[in-house]
Amino acid sequence: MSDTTQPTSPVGPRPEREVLLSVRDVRKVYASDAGPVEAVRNLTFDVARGELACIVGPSGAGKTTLLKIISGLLEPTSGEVILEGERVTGPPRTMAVVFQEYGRSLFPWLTVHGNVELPLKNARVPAAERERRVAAALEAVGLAHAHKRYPWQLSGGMQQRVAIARAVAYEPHVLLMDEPFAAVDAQTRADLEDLVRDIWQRLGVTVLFVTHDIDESVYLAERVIVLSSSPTVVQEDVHIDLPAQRSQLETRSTARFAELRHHIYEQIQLAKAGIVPAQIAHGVSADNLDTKETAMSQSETELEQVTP
Ligand SMILES: Nc1ncnc2c1ncn2[C@@H]1O[C@H](COP(=O)(O)OP(=O)(O)OP(=O)(O)O)[C@@H](O)[C@H]1O
Repeated sequence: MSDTTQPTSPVGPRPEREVLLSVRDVRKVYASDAGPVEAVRNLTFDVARGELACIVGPSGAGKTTLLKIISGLLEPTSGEVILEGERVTGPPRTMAVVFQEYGRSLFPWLTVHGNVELPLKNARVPAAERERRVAAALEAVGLAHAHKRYPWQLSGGMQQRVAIARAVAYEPHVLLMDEPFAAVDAQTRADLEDLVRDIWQRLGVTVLFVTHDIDESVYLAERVIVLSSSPTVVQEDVHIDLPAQRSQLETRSTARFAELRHHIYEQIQLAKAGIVPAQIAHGVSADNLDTKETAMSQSETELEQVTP
């Protein structure tokens, strides 16, 4: 196995930082016509205040299920989510979510300004304060000039900027992002990644970002939480020790970036092969060992194909 990462803490942020969000023994079993489906087996991790953490995992790993539980839209079968000391039982006031489908998350009959302002009106923020926050958020995402336009007059990337501005203007303590850039082109995606890091660094908001894209997770995060295949546990918790100042061209061409993406790629291959951490740590049966070795060699092969 690659030995390229620093040892990582078992599950959790570095000890000196205050915990903002705790996911504790979360399990989710869906009822279905074919019988119960255990989507999430046991997820436990903490996110520190001000941290930018990415969640990656194989398709169907339960990322969306996890985000719905964290955002209070879905009740876990057992376990709990604690945000700033309070158990989450519904959508928390101090949380904002940005989804992939920006087209459906904006109201077409409201202008850009109106869309960003709406949650503030709902929260009864006074008019002058609303104006200040909307202007600052639109400025932050580079859309001050477009405040009178309607969503359908904007490109996909611009619409997603509006969704980000709306979340930022709300001044959440935690910002959840569910594959927010999956539907935009590569150049726009790179710009939006830099925008998220910029906003995160300037505002100090805690960001939990779900992505399918390993490179995106390494570029964005301070930490990447790798989920196993469903029924899901935390496969690995990887500290991303890249410099805080990142640039698309330079950071992505460093040796450390390549090592980290390689390591996470391997972990996802192991997850797909059903090799979970306890088996890795405590020895595996001969059968599983075969699977593990197969997974590793497959991972190496596929890496050769994906590495530029
Ligand atoms: N309402 C449901 N009823 C039954 N099973 C479900 C339901 N929702 C999700 N599942 C199952 O739970 C597992 C996790 O699904 P989930 O959508 O959370 O994964 P995901 O990691 O977000 O997937 P993807 O990466 O493909 O978007 C899958 O096996 C899925 O089939």
